[in-house]
Order: sequence, then C-alpha cells, then structure tokens
Amino acid sequence: MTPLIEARELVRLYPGVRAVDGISFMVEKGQCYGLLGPNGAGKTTTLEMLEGIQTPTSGAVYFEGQPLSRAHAERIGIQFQATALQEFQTVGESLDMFASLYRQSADRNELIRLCNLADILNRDTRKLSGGQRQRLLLAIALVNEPQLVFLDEPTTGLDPQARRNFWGLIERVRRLGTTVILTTHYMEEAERLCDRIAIVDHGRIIAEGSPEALVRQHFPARVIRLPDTAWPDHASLPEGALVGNGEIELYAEDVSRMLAELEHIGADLTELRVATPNLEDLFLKLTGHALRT
Ligand SMILES: Nc1ncnc2c1ncn2[C@@H]1O[C@H](COP(=O)(O)OP(=O)(O)OP(=O)(O)O)[C@@H](O)[C@H]1O
Repeated sequence: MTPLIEARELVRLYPGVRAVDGISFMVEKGQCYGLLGPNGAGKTTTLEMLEGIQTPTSGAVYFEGQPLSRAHAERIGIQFQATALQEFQTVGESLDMFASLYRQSADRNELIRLCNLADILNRDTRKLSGGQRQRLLLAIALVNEPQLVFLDEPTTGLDPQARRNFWGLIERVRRLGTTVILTTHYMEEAERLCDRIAIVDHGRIIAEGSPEALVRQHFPARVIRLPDTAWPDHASLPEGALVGNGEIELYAEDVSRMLAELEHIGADLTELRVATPNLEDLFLKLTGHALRT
C-alpha cells in the first residue's frame, strides 16, 4: 500500500547547524505517528518540511507517492506551536475566518462538538486558558477537513488534566479516520497516542517502531524487586541477581515463570514489584541522556 506521506532522506542545514540530518519514514493512512525527542532534536524542522513550509536542503517528501506540491495544502491541517490568533475576535469568529480561507470546510457544528468549543464560542481568544486555546487551534487545523493533521507539541505547557483531555480529543479525531503526525517530548503522550514513533536525536532517527515493540526489543527482561527478607534462607540467588539497599533485584524475560519459581522456593511475594521500562528508559539507553534536557 502506498503510504499517505513519506519522508525520504530529509536534510535541512542552517548556518552551522545540521537541524535534520537524513530522516526517512513513512506514515500509513489512519495512523498516528509521533516524532519524539528533546528540545532542538529537529522535530519541528522535520514537520515543517512534511507540511511544505520549509524546503529540504536535500531529500524529498512524497504525498500518496507524488512529490509534495501546493495542491496538497488543501488536504493537510496544521496546528502550530503558537498560531497568532487574530486580536479582538471570539472563538466562533476565529473559526469562521479560517473556514473562509478554504474551498471546502468542515461542518461548523460538528467541529464545535468535536473540539468541545460550545461553551467558549463567544469568548475573546485572548481570554482562553491553555487547554481552551489548544482546542481552538486544533479546530482551526481541522477546519478544511484534512486527511492528515500535524500537531507540533500540542500539549506542551498544559496541566496534566488539560493534557489528558486533549489526548481524548486526538483519539476522537483519529476515530474519524484522520491521519495524525505529532511531535512531543512527553513519552507518556507518545505511548498513549501513537501507533508508531520515531525517536529523534541530533537530527537523526535513532529508533523507530511501535512504542511497545521498541521497549520490548531493547529491554527484553523485566525487573522484579522484593525485600531481601522475603528470600528464603535455604535458596541460592539466581545468576545476575543484585542485592543492595535491603532489596533483591532479579531480571526475567518470562515474568510468569519467574513468579512460579519464586513461589516454588517459598519466597514471600507480598511486597514484590515488577518494573516495566518505558520510552524514557529507552531514550536514556539509546542516547545516554534523558529525554527532557
Ligand atoms: N530558522 C533557524 N535558523 C537557524 N537554526 C535553526 C532554525 N530553526 C531551527 N534551528 C536549529 O535547528 C535545530 C533543530 O530545531 P527544531 O526546532 O527543529 O528542534 P525541535 O526538536 O523541534 O525542538 P523543540 O522541541 O524545541 O521545538 C536546533 O539546533 C535549532 O536551534
């Protein structure tokens, strides 16, 4: 199947900076694809090349197998990090103004319902909370009923509740069949929303795949911890076990089997914990530095 959009060997140079250094990936119709990486990794620059806003220094973007052109602009929607909303406009007026820029526009009432804007339609756009502003910016990105919507760090700066609400909204947009490409530096966001992610660092993709598969591939073993007092005196510790700070740490690729063995030797499992590595751990492992630096 032809991917909806494809980045092929994208490079973007600025004076003294290789902002994007050879990025390739494909996004299928209906997928949610995430570019995950720290500040300055090259996510926004990559997105802007996919959107047609920036010209690659080399490489190319293909939309349904064709080189990206102006004709594709009608089929994409963009939620910018900081779209300058017009002053002295209400939410409703702002929506109408953006809708008037396109030949085809979404049903107004459906868009208002989808993005939960009914209660703030008459509010001045300067008086919106962070979450309300992001909802309006998303509605604006969807105003032309795009097949593909780009969200650049859509929840940066939102409080945890507003972030979760926004995730619910993106899930609704996906259920309508819209393809989503987003950038984020929240691994929880990528894990929750994305079918596939590319981990970007220094302008390159250092790992790509579904969040679960990436974590499984790089961390086949789960960490099992239990207090050292829980270990029966007669039993010897398995190879590779670590003891310290009053705890025993064991590694298991098959957690159920390890639990059965522990039960068999008579270990006290009351305070046992199983730690599951996440994308943050993966990022640290791959790059040697934390995601939020
Ligand atoms: N117009 C520009 N001129 C010069 N350098 C730029 C320009 N835009 C971006 N850069 C540099 O390119 C690199 C990648 O920036 P980019 O904004 O794409 O990263 P990012 O991953 O989106 O970061 P953030 O999460 O902060 O938005 C950075 O080093 C940045 O300083």
